[in-house]
Amino acid sequence: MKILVIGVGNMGLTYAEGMSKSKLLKKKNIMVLDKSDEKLEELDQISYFDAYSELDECVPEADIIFIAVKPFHAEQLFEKIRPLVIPDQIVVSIMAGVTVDTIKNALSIDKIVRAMPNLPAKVGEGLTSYVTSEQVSKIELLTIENLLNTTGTSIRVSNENLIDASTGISGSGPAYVFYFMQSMMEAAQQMGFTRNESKVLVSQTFTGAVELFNQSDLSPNSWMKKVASKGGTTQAALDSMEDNNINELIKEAAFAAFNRAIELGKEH
Ligand SMILES: NC(=O)C1=CN([C@@H]2O[C@H](COP(=O)(O)OP(=O)(O)OC[C@H]3O[C@@H](n4cnc5c(N)ncnc54)[C@H](O)[C@@H]3O)[C@@H](O)[C@H]2O)C=CC1
Ligand SMILES: O=C(O)[C@@H]1CCC=N1
Repeated sequence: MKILVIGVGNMGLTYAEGMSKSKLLKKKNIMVLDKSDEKLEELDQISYFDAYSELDECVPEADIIFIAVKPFHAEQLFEKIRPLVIPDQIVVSIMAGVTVDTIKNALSIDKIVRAMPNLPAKVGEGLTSYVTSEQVSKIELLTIENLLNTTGTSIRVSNENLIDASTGISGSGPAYVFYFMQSMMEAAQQMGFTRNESKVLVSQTFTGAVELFNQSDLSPNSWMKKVASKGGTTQAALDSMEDNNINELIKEAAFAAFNRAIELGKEH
């Protein structure tokens, strides 16, 4: 089995690296292609990929083609690969918003997987949600799932609306966590800690809280109550968040990402 990854930026490279560790693939069975010369030079240093700059040299060789370019580059790329793809190939797109039907129509092939990963895939802690067209067989589905799981875990969802929804939660979500971390680090520094001390304080607080959450069945609300003593410091912070409607604002932000994913689908 041969895999081709087109667009070897943040996510494309992460997938190529993750899949290179998969037992499903023999060495040198991952081809990567990017249009940036700088990127190709970097890729040439990585011995376990074959790097390409010309689509006609690698697209026909692939069994599975991962597309990891930005959504606004999709149309241009589709035009170029349409004459090169064959009906048996499976296309896995991780582009935000770009729908299965758009890909089917643009490439005239039927076996499409639309996936939404997230950046922690870089450290094997990613979450990928995915949906497939009905032409993808059960065995092919299993192969795809195994490949996606090389970067973390995956969930198969029943419709594309849930891919757009997971874009708003898990796809963009790491940025919300970093936003919160940034604010807490800024507060720590304003209170007198150095940047490094702030980093340790905040990072370990996140790691510890997530670990507690993962090791129990308790909801975040229940854990909040365990931290907050009546009339104490945590309650003062939580009251301030409530007064400022932070809960609603976070939900509004997640919906903004969800809606933007839907919009992107209409644009491309
Ligand atoms: N960064 C993230 O956290 C996530 C990104 N995504 C999706 O992944 C896709 C890629 O995002 P990033 O990796 O962040 O972008 P990126 O900008 O890091 O990488 C895109 C790569 O595609 C290459 N490229 C553009 N047009 C090309 C073409 N016609 N042929 C070959 N290569 C081409 C660029 O040179 C670049 O190296 C996007 O569609 C995004 O929606 C999905 C989930 C999370
Ligand atoms: O911001 C974006 O559009 C992409 C999709 C999810 C994360 N990054």
